[in-house]
Amino acid sequence: MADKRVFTLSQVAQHKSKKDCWFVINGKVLDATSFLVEHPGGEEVLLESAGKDASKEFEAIGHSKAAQALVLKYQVGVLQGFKFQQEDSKDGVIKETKGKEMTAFVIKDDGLPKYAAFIEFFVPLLVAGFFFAYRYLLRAE
Ligand code: HEM
Repeated sequence: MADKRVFTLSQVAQHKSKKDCWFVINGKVLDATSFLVEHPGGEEVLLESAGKDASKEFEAIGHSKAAQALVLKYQVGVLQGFKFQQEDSKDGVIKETKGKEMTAFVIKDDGLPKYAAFIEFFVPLLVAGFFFAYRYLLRAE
C-alpha cells in the first residue's frame, strides 16, 4: 500500500465519481471505489462525500470498531498537513494492536462476618417462635 503518499484535498477532489471514489477520513486518504457496493450504509452516502473530507460524517454515524479497522484497507495515502495524534500513526497508518480487554471485578464486601447471614435467618424465626409460644400459653391459661 502506498501508505506514505501525500495528497492535497484538491487532489482528492478529482476522484469523486462512482468509478473513482476517494475521500478523507481522519487524515487518511481512501480509495473506496471497490467498497461502494459493499458499504452497509449504501453507496449513496459515500458518493455524497466523494472527493471530500468525510471525517465528521463518518464519526457522526458512530461507525463500529470493525468499520474503523476496515478504513485502513482502503487507505492510499495521507492528507497533506494533517497531524496524526497517535505516536504509532505518524504516517497515518495505525498498526493493529492486539486489543487488551478490560475486565473488572466487583468484590462484594459489606463488612459483615460470615455468621451474620445465619443470624439474619434465625432471629426472625426465633421471634416468630416466641410469639406463637406466648399466644399458645395465653390460650392454655
Ligand atoms: C471507507 C470508509 C467507510 C467504511 C469502511 C464504512 C463501513 C461501514 C460499516 C461496516 C457499516 C455497518 C455498521 C458498522 O459496523 O458501523 C457502515 C454503516 C454506515 N455507514 Fe459507513 N463506512 C465508511 C464510510 C462512511 C461515510 C463516509 C459515511 C457518511 C458520509 C458512512 C455512512 C454510513 C451509514 C449512514 C451507515 C448505516 C448506519 C446504520 O444503518 O445504522 N460511512 N459503514
